[in-house]
Amino acid sequence: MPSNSDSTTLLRGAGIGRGLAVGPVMRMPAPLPEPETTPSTLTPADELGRASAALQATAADIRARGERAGGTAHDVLEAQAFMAEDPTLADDVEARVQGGLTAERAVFEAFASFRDLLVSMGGYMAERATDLNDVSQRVVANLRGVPAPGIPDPDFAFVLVASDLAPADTALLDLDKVLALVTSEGGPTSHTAILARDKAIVAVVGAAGALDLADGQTVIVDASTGSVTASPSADEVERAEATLAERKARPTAPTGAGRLADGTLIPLLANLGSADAAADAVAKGAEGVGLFRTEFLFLDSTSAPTVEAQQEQYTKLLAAFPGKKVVVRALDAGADKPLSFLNDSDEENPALGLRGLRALRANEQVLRDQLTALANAAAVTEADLWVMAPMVSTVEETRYFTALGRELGLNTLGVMVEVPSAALLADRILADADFASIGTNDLTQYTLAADRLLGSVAAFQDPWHPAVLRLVGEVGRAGQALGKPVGVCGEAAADPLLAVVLTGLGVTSLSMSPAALADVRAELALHTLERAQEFASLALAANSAFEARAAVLEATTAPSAS
Ligand SMILES: C=C(OP(=O)(O)O)C(=O)O
Ligand SMILES: [Mg+2]
Repeated sequence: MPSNSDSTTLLRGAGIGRGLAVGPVMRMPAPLPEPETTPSTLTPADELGRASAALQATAADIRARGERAGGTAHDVLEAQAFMAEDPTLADDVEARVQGGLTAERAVFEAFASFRDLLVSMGGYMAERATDLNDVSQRVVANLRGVPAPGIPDPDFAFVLVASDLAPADTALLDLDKVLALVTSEGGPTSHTAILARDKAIVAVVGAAGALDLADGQTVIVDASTGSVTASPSADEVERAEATLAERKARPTAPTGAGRLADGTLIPLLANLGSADAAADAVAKGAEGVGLFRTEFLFLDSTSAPTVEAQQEQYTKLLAAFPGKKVVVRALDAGADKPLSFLNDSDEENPALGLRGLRALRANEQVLRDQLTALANAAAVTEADLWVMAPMVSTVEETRYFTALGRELGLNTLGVMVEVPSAALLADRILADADFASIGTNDLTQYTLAADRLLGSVAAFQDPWHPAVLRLVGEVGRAGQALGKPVGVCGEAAADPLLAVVLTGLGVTSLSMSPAALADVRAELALHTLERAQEFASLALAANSAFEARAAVLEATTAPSAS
């Protein structure tokens, strides 16, 4: 357990990206205490006035932060501002104030009951509960006239340590001051992780024991290994600082086609959730799109989107990539991304339920409309459109999807490999599908039986695990035997060293958050395909994700065995 003493300790979590940082810890201040239940001494009308003013001021403050931050953060904060303005919540606050509570207590209780409701809904909605807690604290701080709990602001650069960060805080981190971020909660697909990746912040999330770190204690945060070394030795600090200096001195990451050192082309593509993000992806060197998550367009829709509405969005996307490959995924509804028009039944285990292609098949008109909209958009644009189905687990599902796509005028049809059964039968699936794209986020979740949204099992959510890599190898081998492309579009592709291993397993393209493209491109250029295959063998021979990563890291500094 870390302490203020000089003994070195090591914490492990999920690293986001590949960054490295050394610096003193500063912890997020403790949350505000719960407001008293003592009855108000003011009139209900006065308390209500205070509550309304505080809710409005908080919404305005969050919105202003979002505008300053821009990008993904802007959307996240806009959603938080709406929470503070929610009329149902305001009604609940009013009812509680009328019952004699103070504005502080009424706000606290109303938000808590809203949060419990979201948690009971599970999945994506439950993930928003943290955001609600943050808004509640900000409103109560406003009522008390104290600063909103937030990022410490010392006059030196520091490593920020927190249980988790609210999006409002992550979005506005001062990147000159915050050297790195370490959280004890949250997995690699939490909001904090998504925003950290977007802003290229050095981060390790879900590091148990992080809250025992002390203010001022020196730590080395290494996202590439998911490790936080507390009270490191002078030698360790020196080594980390030398690595940092060497990275800084490196010429800026090369652009152009992604390729290995021997010239083998590995197209580097972008994961996108909206056409608005296309320009940024192109600027960061995306050679096309490897995963367009269409469900992100319709998370708030209560009815299925029309062909026309979809066509407009898809046309906008395809028009941004003339002559380039754009892989669009059919709606992946369910579990962490529920869509009310596709997932209407309560399921005990939604990740194992009617999600992805299964949900589409149960609502075939929705799938037909989507494929029609895509074919129409392709007809009026110059992009090379590929369309794939999510959560395919059988050969029969593959045949169903490709046949329907061809019937509706699409040319290139593939499947996501996210379920072990699909990886194990990749030779038969690829006999029918034109391509496969491996979703390592879900493939890891299903292989290790660990909910990808649950902080307590985040350590299992590691795509370096040899069991996951063996499945990737199955798909790579099948693709090579049949001459069919095999991509990876899960977070694994954004880990530069793992990206090299994936190519050694037969993966032919990589798709990732645009922020990760430069690092992956630079790492690929350092290794030949033969070396990548050696790394893959080492990783496959390991007993754990940790050993696999360590074996490959060590091999990168050793001469080739061949
Ligand atoms: C890319 C994937 O899909 P998503 O993260 O959207 O489930 C995956 O599962 O790896
Ligand atoms: Mg998935």
